[in-house]
Amino acid sequence: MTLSVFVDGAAGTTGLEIRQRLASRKEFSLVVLSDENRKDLAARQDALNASDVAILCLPDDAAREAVAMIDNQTTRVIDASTAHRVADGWTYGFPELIGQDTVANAKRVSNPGCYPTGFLALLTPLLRANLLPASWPYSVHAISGYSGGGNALIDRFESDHSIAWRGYGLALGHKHVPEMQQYSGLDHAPNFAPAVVDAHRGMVVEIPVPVGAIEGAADAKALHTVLSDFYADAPLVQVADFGDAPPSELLLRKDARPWDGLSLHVFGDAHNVRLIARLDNLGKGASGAAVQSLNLMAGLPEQTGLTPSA
Ligand SMILES: NC(=O)C1=CN([C@@H]2O[C@H](COP(=O)(O)OP(=O)(O)OC[C@H]3O[C@@H](n4cnc5c(N)ncnc54)[C@H](OP(=O)(O)O)[C@@H]3O)[C@@H](O)[C@H]2O)C=CC1
Ligand SMILES: CC(=O)N[C@@H](CCC(=O)OP(=O)(O)O)C(=O)O
Repeated sequence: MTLSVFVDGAAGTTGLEIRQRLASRKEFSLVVLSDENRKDLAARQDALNASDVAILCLPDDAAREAVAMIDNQTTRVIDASTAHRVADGWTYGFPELIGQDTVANAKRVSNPGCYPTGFLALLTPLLRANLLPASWPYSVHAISGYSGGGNALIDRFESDHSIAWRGYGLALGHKHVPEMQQYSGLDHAPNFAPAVVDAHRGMVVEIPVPVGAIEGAADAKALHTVLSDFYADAPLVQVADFGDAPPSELLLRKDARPWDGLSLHVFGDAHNVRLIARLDNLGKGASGAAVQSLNLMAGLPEQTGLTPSA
């Protein structure tokens, strides 16, 4: 059976990448509105209610509006925005952490934020295994390609080449902090320091942990072992080897190809640990994750049709 999939916001950065990923998929029939109609409420309402699955690639308010316009019991939703990530009645679309079956059976799925994808992938298994305490005041540093800010930030970086680095979230309270805290189970909100660099796509998320100063915390090798075991059967997550000597550098390349995987790294010893996640903000951080959830909701293997590893 072919599922009809309506992409609301199909002309935006995330929507376009979802369209690319679905264009050759025979299991789905893709529905997008014409440029003329794409913001027309009646046209959107019809398309939303006629689809088996609606993928919302919209600003938060427009995503809430879309959900409110669904007046039938059958349309299922994947929302790429922040609007429903910690909302009651929504399933957090992170199959590796929440469970494949939970996502497969969900009617309302919220796609994880790009930064939380790296943060939660690193920290949640370690907290669940009690190798790190939930009570520690963690901090997280991250950089994103400018496509993470959608069309507005793309236009800004592509018209002003003098910006090499843009730190932001300086008032704290970034919109991703609630989901980071909720799905890791931390006692305190993490101190989140995001920045944008002059690359179109790509993301690095780092959690430095002074394990030697934390009572009950495990050393780097033990953390690595637990992460490797946790993701052993996850087709989209790779845990890099914990070698005798770490590589001299990790690079984010400006010409990186689209990538829907997530690679996790553990460096350090019994005193200090650097937990690092690398991903594509438009891949596992947005459109790739939406397609991963769509696959599961359609009863297909989660990695079907996703772009290959970088
Ligand atoms: N870019 C990324 O890496 C990630 C983005 N997201 C989230 O995905 C969502 C989309 O982001 P992104 O694609 O980057 O943003 P863009 O700004 O690139 O695209 C948003 C699209 O939605 C359209 N739109 C705005 N309001 C309405 C409306 N009322 N009805 C119909 N269409 C509307 C916009 O049209 P117009 O431009 O004409 O206003 C635009 O085409 C956001 O919630 C974002 O936070 C999530 C993870 C990562
Ligand atoms: C570089 C940049 O601006 N990134 C965006 C987050 C992108 C993302 O994940 O957006 P959603 O939370 O809507 O999913 C930001 O920090 O607001």
